[in-house]
Order: sequence, then C-alpha cells, then structure tokens
Amino acid sequence: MAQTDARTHARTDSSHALEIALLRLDAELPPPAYAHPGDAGADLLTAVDVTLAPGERCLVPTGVAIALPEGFVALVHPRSGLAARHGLSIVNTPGTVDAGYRGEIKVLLINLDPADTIRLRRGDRIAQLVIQRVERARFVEVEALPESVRGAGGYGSTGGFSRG
Ligand SMILES: O=c1ccn([C@H]2C[C@H](O)[C@@H](COP(=O)(O)OP(=O)(O)OP(=O)(O)O)O2)c(=O)[nH]1
Ligand SMILES: [Mg+2]
Repeated sequence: MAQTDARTHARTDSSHALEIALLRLDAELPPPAYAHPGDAGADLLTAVDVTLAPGERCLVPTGVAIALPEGFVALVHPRSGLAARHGLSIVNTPGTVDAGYRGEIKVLLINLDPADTIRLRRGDRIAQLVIQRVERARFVEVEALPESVRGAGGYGSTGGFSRG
C-alpha cells in the first residue's frame, strides 16, 4: 500500500520505494533502472552516441527528466567499472540534481585515459543516479564557533601515505 510522509509529502510504494515522477523525453530509450535489488544507484543511459578523445569532456543528455519531492536530491555518480576499465569519469562528480529541476538530466562525462579514445553508443549505461534525503540549512552567523577535537586541522593534518 502506498504511504505518504507527512513532512515531505513523499510517497513510497509497498516495497518502500520512493515514487518519483519521470518524464521520458526519448520514447525509445528505457528509463533508469536498478541493476540488482539493493543497489543504491539507478543506471542512466546516454541518449546519443559520444566519442571522447583523451582528456575530452562532453555534456551528455540522458533522455529523462524527473520531479523529486522536496527534501530529496539526486546525485549523478560515475560507474566504477567504466572508470576502472576506460578512465571514464564525471567532471563535477557527483552532479547535483535539485528537487526543483525539471529539465533533462545530463552527465558531464570526461575521458581521463591518457591514450585511448572512448566510444559510447546511444543506450549505453554511463552513470548512476543516487536519490538521497537532504537537509536544508538556515545559516546562523556567530562571533565564534564551538570548539572541537579537530579544530581547524585539515588538508592532511593527520598525515598522508606512510612509505617504508
Ligand atoms: O550532473 C548534473 C548536474 C546538474 N544537473 C542539472 C540539475 C541541477 O538542478 C541543475 C543545476 O546544477 P548545479 O546547481 O550543480 O549547477 P550550477 O552551475 O550551480 O547551475 P545553476 O546556476 O542553474 O544552479 O543542473 C544535471 O542535469 N546533471
Ligand atoms: Mg546551482
């Protein structure tokens, strides 16, 4: 049975999956899908053939638009297999799809391989969409921040590689 979250108005179906309105801008392309039960990311497809020379980037259309409920974000992550095998990544990883965005989801692919060209065909799975709840903050200006154990240490303050 479908349930509605009183705070976010987000609807979940009987398997507790969040219902998200999806518009297919390309009728012949299958919608994003989870490859296995329990997967965090639903695979996004490229709607066009793409050729990426080494170091080249390209904003690639996926043929879908969504309407996220308020209080959610969709993050566009690279696929690890394509990254490991071909050096295919995303320039702005993870890409942020705002709840109010109604345009086509696009993926800013980049070929990080130093030598090989990457050729993608329309319908190839190029990225994965991870849906998460997200908080909205109210930034409250103060004179001093509360103390913490870490303090201002960062950017390697705890050390880096240990080399024999
Ligand atoms: O990988 C991505 C990243 C963003 N977007 C879309 C949805 C998002 O809501 C919108 C704006 O993204 P973002 O806020 O990251 O970009 P911006 O450069 O700040 O643009 P804007 O000024 O429109 O917010 O672009 C995508 O389709 N794919
Ligand atoms: Mg923005």
